[in-house]
Amino acid sequence: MAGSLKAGDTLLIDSLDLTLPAGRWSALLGPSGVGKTSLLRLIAGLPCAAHLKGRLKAGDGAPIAPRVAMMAQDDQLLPWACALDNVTICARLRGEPAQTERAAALLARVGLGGLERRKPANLSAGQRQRVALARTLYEDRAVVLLDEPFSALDAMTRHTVQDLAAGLLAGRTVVLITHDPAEAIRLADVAWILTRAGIAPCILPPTMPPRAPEAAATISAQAALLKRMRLLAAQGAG
Ligand SMILES: Nc1ncnc2c1ncn2[C@@H]1O[C@H](COP(=O)(O)OP(=O)(O)OP(=O)(O)O)[C@@H](O)[C@H]1O
Repeated sequence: MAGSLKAGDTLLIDSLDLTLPAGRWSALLGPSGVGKTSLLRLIAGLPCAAHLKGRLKAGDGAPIAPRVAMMAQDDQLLPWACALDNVTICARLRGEPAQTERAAALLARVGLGGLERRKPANLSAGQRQRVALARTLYEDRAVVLLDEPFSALDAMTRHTVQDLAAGLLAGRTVVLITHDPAEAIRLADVAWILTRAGIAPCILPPTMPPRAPEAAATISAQAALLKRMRLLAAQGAG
C-alpha cells in the first residue's frame, strides 16, 4: 500500500509506503489513534472512518477482501451458541452448510477437544480466544488480520495462545496489530512502527519466530524497540 491515511480531514499517517510480505507475519505497532485498526479494516474491505489516499493492492493483483479472515482483541463469540457453533457461524451466516467435523477437529487442534458444546460463559478468557482462533482457521483464508488478539489474556495464557497461533497460521499472510514490543519481537518476521509522519521499520533478531522470550537476542531487541517507540513518541512523530 502507498499513500496517506486520513480520517475526514485529519491526517493520520502522512507517508504510508508499506509492503506486507506474503506468507509471513508482519507486526504493526504505533500510538493509540494512529490508525492501525483502520488500516486492517481497509485491507479487509470493511467500513472504516479512515480512507487511504493512494493505492492498496495485492502482489498478484487479485482482490484482497475475499481472502481475509480477522481476529480481534474481543473474542466476539455469540453467547448463546456453543463453541462448535461459534466456529462455524460465519459460514452459516453466508448460507453455507456447517462442516461440523472440520470445526471439531480445529477445536481439538487449539486444545479444546471435548468442550465443543460449552457456551462462552462457561469457558475461560483463554479458551474463548482459542475458539476465536479456531473460527479464524475455519475460514481458511490466505490473509489473516489480527487486531491485538492476545492483549486481554494473562501472561501465561498469552504465551500459550501466541505459540498456538504461530504454529497454526504458519504460511499465511498475517498482519498483527500490537502495542506490545515483546509480542512483535516474539512473533513477527517483519515489523514497523506507524507514526503520523510515516512508518519506521523495526530491527528483529535474525532467528525465526516464534522466538524464545528468554533468548538474549529477543530481550535486547525488545528493549531497543521500546526505546525507539518512546523516542518517536517524545519527538511527537506519533
Ligand atoms: N467516526 C470517526 N470519525 C472521525 N474519526 C474517527 C472516527 N472513528 C475513529 N476515528 C479516528 O480515527 C483514528 C484512527 O483510529 P484507529 O482505531 O484506527 O486507531 P488505532 O491506531 O487502531 O488506535 P488504538 O491503538 O487505540 O486501537 C483515531 O484517531 C480516531 O480518533
